[in-house]
Amino acid sequence: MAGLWEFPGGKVETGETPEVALIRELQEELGINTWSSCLAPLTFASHSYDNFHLVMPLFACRKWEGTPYSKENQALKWVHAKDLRNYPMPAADLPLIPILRDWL
Ligand SMILES: Nc1nc2c([nH]c(=O)n2[C@H]2C[C@H](O)[C@@H](COP(=O)(O)OP(=O)(O)OP(=O)(O)O)O2)c(=O)[nH]1
Repeated sequence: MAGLWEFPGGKVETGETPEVALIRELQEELGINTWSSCLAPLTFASHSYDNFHLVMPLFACRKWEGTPYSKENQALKWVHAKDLRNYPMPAADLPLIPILRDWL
C-alpha cells in the first residue's frame, strides 16, 4: 500500500496454500528461500477496507537461506517489534503490533 510499511507477503494465487504463497513472495520480494517447516502461524488480521474485507494470516519465519534484499525496489528495514508503531502501516496491521511485541 503506497507510502506505508508492510510485512513481506502478498495475495494467495489459485492452487496455493498460504504457506506456499508466502514462500513464493519471500523469494520474489526479498530473494530468500524458506520452507513450510520454517513458518509458524502467529495470528491473523481481519479488517474491513472501503471496498473489501481482508483476512490476512501472519507467520513468523524462523529460518531461511540467503540474505534479504529488496528485489522489487521497495524500501526494506529490519525493525524490532517494540519499534513497529513508529512506522506508518496499513490499518489492518496495527492490531498485529502488540501481538508481535508479546511473542517475539
Ligand atoms: N503483503 C502485505 N499485504 C498487506 C499488509 N497489510 C495489508 O493490509 N495488506 C493487504 C494489501 C493487499 O490487499 C493485500 C496484499 O497485497 P500485495 O500488494 O502485497 O499483494 P501482491 O504482492 O500479490 O501484489 P499484487 O498482486 O497487487 O501486485 O493485503 C501487509 O502488512 N503486508
